[in-house]
Amino acid sequence: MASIDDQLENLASSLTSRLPYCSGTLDIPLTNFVLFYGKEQDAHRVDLLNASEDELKRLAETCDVATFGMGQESVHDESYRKAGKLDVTQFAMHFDATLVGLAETVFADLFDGDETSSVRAELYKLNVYGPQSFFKSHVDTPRSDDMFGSLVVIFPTRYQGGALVLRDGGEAWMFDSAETLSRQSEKPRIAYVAFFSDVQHEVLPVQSGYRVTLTYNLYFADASPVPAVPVTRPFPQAKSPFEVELQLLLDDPTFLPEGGHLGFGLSHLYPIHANVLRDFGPTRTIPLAKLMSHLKGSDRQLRQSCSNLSLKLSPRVIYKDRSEELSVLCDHIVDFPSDETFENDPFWSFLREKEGGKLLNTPPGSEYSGSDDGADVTVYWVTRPSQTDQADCFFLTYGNEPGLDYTYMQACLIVDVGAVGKRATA
Ligand SMILES: O=C(O)CCC(=O)C(=O)O
Ligand SMILES: [Fe+2]
Repeated sequence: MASIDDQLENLASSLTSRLPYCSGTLDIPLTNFVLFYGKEQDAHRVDLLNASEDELKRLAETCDVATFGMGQESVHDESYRKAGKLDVTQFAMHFDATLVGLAETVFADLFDGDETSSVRAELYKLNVYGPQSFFKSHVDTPRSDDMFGSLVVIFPTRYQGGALVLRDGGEAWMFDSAETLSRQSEKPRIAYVAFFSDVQHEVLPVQSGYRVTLTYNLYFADASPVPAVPVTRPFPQAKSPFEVELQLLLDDPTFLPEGGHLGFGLSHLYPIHANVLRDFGPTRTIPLAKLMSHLKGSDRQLRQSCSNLSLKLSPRVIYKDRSEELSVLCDHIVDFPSDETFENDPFWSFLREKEGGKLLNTPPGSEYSGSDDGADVTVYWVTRPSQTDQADCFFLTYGNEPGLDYTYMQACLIVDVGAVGKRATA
């Protein structure tokens, strides 16, 4: 008979990590390569399909230096980012990622053809990476809790280098647009890459020439009944390996015979409005509720499988009391009072008594088989969540712009499994 640890490990390995990005090339009409740009009265026109070195140099010289965000500040530091930028008021193109169907295509690709929501692409900047330009590793700053990703469109100007490297969960991928665009093609094309914004990425130095890009922020929008542009969707998989594995466990009478709770650390980070910390009202459960419709990658796969198997899935935040090595599970983001509160009353007991938190008997990171003494809930961790506590629940990293009102939150998902014979909980 397999032990619970073996069963959980098997389940964890079936939760395949999904690509956090998609890339490719797209034919677009000739008129879509023309860029108009300038500041004040002075305007220029350049065809990015046949642009000369001089034309691109002039474009690069018109650009402002691109800054990046460090916490709340906008920083210009050429050891971190060397590139030029134009704001949307300083250029115009007929090219539109939504009109050519690109926004829908990357959405279908990133979300496996999920039709429960759709995408809104917002043009953000034009960037020019001239010789020796680059952008070191960063995550993109969330601009709202609906934002899930970024789309970069790269025009076929002459350049070498400037590949985009993405890193997630110990893996790395490279999209070399210069190499992709230099391959023979009958029709003029652009290259594109779209990725979840919380994925670390960097632009390697451009060796020669000018790499010209448009960047878009990608947001969840309500699903439209009829797509504006017909797109080919990848065929959705009937059943994921994870769902098959979970179904097998549910059918196994030795697996949690009395029922129980399975815990999953999220594989992505999700934006949250920073103001939520100051809000003492019941709205503090909203960010976690919203999270459920904004899941990405394998987190979304988990939601799909639980829905198919009628298992209740709930988003939770884990707070760790470092001094006592205890963890508490909360159904909302906690707005902590000043430190004095914890002088008499330990942190974990404040969460439990005042915030309705549940004391965990198995802090994530320890063995599954803890004792139940005094704990409110036992969670069997399938994938370990990152540990969160008062100090580092919210964090800011190097972003592509200063942190506005949004930051990334860390959370976990708890699946309720019923006893043998009545496994369904939803
Ligand atoms: O140009 C690219 O490929 C990525 C640019 C980027 O990461 C950004 O503008 O935030
Ligand atoms: Fe970025």
